[in-house]
Amino acid sequence: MKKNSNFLESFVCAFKGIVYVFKNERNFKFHILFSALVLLCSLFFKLSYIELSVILIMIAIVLTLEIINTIIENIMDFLCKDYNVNIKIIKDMASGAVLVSAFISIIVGLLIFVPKIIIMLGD
Ligand SMILES: Nc1ncnc2c1ncn2[C@@H]1O[C@H](COP(=O)(O)OP(=O)(O)OP(=O)(O)O)[C@@H](O)[C@H]1O
Repeated sequence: MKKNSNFLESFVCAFKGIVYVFKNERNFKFHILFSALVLLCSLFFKLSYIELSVILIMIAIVLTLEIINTIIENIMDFLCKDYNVNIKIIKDMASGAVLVSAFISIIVGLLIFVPKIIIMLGD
């Protein structure tokens, strides 16, 4: 078995893993695009360090879960290419984890941005 010989090699392999998810998972592209938009809005509304930190944590959770979801899908496809009820429920649960984090992120985003939008419109 090949092992990474140094930190740089580990970093390059990890980065290739992220690029693989980006190229192969439509939802990951969407999450990246949406995250970039949210970060632009964060700059526009001059969020506090605490608010920005909360946004960054939510982005990290959603992107990480999307990567883990892709890992689980790939392992399942590697184990069995045919239709299988157990694989269906495993893949559905992995997607469900992404959905939960995305849904909570939207609520967090609304809690942070809506009051600022209301103040801006009131000025
Ligand atoms: N081998 C299988 N057996 C049974 N159901 C499957 C199988 N492969 C996929 N499915 C079903 O199809 C759905 C989509 O699976 P797929 O591997 O195509 O992921 P995807 O299209 O990238 O989905 P996601 O949007 O969750 O990332 C799964 O959630 C599951 O319900």
